[in-house]
Amino acid sequence: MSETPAIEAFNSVETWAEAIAARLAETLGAAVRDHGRALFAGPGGSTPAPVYRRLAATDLDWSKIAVTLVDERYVPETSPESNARLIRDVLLQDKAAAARFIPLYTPEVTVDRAAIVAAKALGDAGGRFDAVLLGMGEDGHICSMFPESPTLKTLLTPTLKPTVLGVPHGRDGMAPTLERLSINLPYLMSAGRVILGLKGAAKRLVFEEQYQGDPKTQPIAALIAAGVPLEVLWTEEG
Ligand SMILES: O=C1O[C@H](COP(=O)(O)O)[C@@H](O)[C@H](O)[C@H]1O
Repeated sequence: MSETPAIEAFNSVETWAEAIAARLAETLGAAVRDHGRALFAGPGGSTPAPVYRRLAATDLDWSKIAVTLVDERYVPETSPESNARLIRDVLLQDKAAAARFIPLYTPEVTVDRAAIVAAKALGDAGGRFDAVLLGMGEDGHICSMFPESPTLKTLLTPTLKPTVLGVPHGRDGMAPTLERLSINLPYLMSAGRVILGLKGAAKRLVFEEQYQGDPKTQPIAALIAAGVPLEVLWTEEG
C-alpha cells in the first residue's frame, strides 16, 4: 500500500513559492555537483509563475541545467496558450537565462509525430528528470493526463518506458480543447524529486477527493499507487 502524501500548508503565495523554489534549487544544484548536469521539468498554467520567478533568481550553474515541460498545448510559442512561452518569459530569465530549453512542441505534421521528436530530445538529454514541478487542474488533470481522455490509459501505464505522447482534443466539448503533448507516468516514477504545487481551497478538495480514487482513471491516484515520491505544497491563497 502506498503512503498517503501529507499536504504541507503555507499561509501565503510568497512563502509557498519560496519553499518550492528552494527545494527545486537544492535538488538541481546537487545533480549539477554530482553528475555535472541536471534536467528539470515544469508545468504551464496559471499556478507556477511565482515559483519560476524565484527559481530564475537563484544562484545555480544554469549553463549545466536543461529545462523542459511536463506537458504542452500543441500550439507555437506565439500563442498565449503556449506553455513554452510561460517558461521562456518567466523561468528562462535572470540567472536562469543560461539554461538550455527543450521544447515539447515542434511544428510537425501531427501531434503524434511531434511527440516522437520530443521523446527523442528528452532521451538525448538524459531520459530522467532530476526535479519535477507539477500543477493540477480543477478537473484533476496532471501534466496532460485528462480523466476522460482516450490517451489516459497509455499515459498511466507504469510498465512502459518514460516517453512523450500526443493527446487528442476531447470530443463534444470535453477537455482538453486543444491537442496536447504530455510526459507519461514512468517519467514521474523515475524522477529524483516531484513536487505538486497547489493553490486555493478548490484544488485541495479535488486532491483529497481523488487521491484515493481509481488509479486507472484518476491521475493523482495513479501517481500515488505507482509510488511517485510526491511532495504536496499548498497555499489557500488562490
Ligand atoms: O493545462 C494545464 O493546466 C494545468 C493546471 O493549470 P492551472 O492554470 O490550474 O495552474 C497545468 O499544470 C498544465 O501544465 C497545463 O498544461
